[in-house]
Amino acid sequence: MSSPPAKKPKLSLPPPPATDGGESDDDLDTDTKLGILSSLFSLVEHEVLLEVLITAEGSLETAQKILGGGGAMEAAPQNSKRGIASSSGAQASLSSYLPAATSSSSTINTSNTSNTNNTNNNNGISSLMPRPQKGKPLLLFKPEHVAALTPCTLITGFLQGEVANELLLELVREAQGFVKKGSREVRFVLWGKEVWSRHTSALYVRGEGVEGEGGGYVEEGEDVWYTYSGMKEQKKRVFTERMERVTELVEEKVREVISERISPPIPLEMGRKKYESPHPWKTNAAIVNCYDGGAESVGWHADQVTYLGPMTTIASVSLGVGREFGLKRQSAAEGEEDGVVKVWLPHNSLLIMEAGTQEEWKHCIYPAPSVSTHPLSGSKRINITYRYYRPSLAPKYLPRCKCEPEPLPGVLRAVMDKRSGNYGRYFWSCQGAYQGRGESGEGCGWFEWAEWDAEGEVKGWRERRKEEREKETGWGRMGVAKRVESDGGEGSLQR
Ligand SMILES: O=C(O)CCC(=O)C(=O)O
Ligand SMILES: [Fe+2]
Repeated sequence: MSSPPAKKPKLSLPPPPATDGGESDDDLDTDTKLGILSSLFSLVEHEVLLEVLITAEGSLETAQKILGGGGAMEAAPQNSKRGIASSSGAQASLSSYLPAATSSSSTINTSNTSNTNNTNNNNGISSLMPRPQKGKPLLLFKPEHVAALTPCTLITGFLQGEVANELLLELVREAQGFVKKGSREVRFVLWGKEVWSRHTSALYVRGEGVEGEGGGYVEEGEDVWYTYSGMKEQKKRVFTERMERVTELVEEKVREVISERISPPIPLEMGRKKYESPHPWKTNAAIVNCYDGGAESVGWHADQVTYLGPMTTIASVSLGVGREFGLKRQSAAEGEEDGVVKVWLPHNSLLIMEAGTQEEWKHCIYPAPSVSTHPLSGSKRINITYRYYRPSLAPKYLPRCKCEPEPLPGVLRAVMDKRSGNYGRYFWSCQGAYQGRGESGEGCGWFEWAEWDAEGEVKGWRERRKEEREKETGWGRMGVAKRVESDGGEGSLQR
């Protein structure tokens, strides 16, 4: 269901005020200032501009700085003027997928614990840090503010304008087929609580696919349906060629961000060094989300780390209508808006949720009272979250609970209570508890500390894989003399 596009404020614009300190903007009234901002940032909702103006204490100059100088917020057609784009269908070199000059990005994370209003921190942040207001989430637009206050990195103007536009158009077309069993609503149950996701989404796998697909698959006639996060069911979709080319750029950028990070986004004692993969970041699957209008949103949640592993990094590309992405610590009380941060995700931006974000924070896409219309996608926003499903964490290799008659693969979580001596330790529990199953809503109540091998993979997975293969080939059961390899090895889909 899409809400009507926001009316653009009527403009009769005075000349923009001088921003070199020559002329003050004190004598302009708020409507005029909003009109000026609106003409400069035509795709940003009126409410957002107002919020920025308030944060900037009425200063047009500061508001413009917060909004990032215009380029990042603007419609894709403006961006597409930069550089040479490939015409649709024509193969372009990877570099032609990136904007001529990389726009705003801050690839260095500072400690996210300081919420100060410093004007110049060790990151060289010279723009004003937005001030938290009591009871109101802080809205961030600038990559350096996101880097300083959250465990994420924001890169705006990520792709060359025309590439972003083409990908947006392709995925809007793809998303027409996302309707799930006649419903446009997806329900997650997390720890007994319902999270309604009023948007449509689909899981895409890269190339050959992922061992276990993060949730296993079932075949129904010609169709192969995948589940992920243990709850959703989707038909198999494979990265399109265009997605594949963009994915290579995403991987390159994520590796750069990870290597340039100075201080970890989460405390070291939580074991980032211990658990984070020593291999360069890569992705083998993505969830493509489509939000049509401001009413479509996704509630507070953290992405399940069961199949991705501890300290996973997730990269998220946003296209089309800009929306607010919420971030709050897991420990924040329900309904408590203090300490909640909103990040504005404009068209053609890349948000990297770094190691620890899924363990220590929750995220959401806020519903919006209205959205500005995007010239190409109307009221729609497309989001692609790139993940790496670890072959060692395929459901069939996971420790199992004690549920009768069929024990189920466990759910992986971390102890997040800092007062606990086990802070940062991972454990397995029954997925029935995660989904609120059983009389008590706790499943079978099974709990086990997670143990890891020297390579940082879940202990015993190779043995379990061997057993699984033996079962599949009949080697162990039937005492067949010759072992038949059942699949193409790690990372490939077992059929
Ligand atoms: O749409 C977004 O930016 C976030 C989507 C998300 O949280 C998810 O797919 O898990
Ligand atoms: Fe998520």
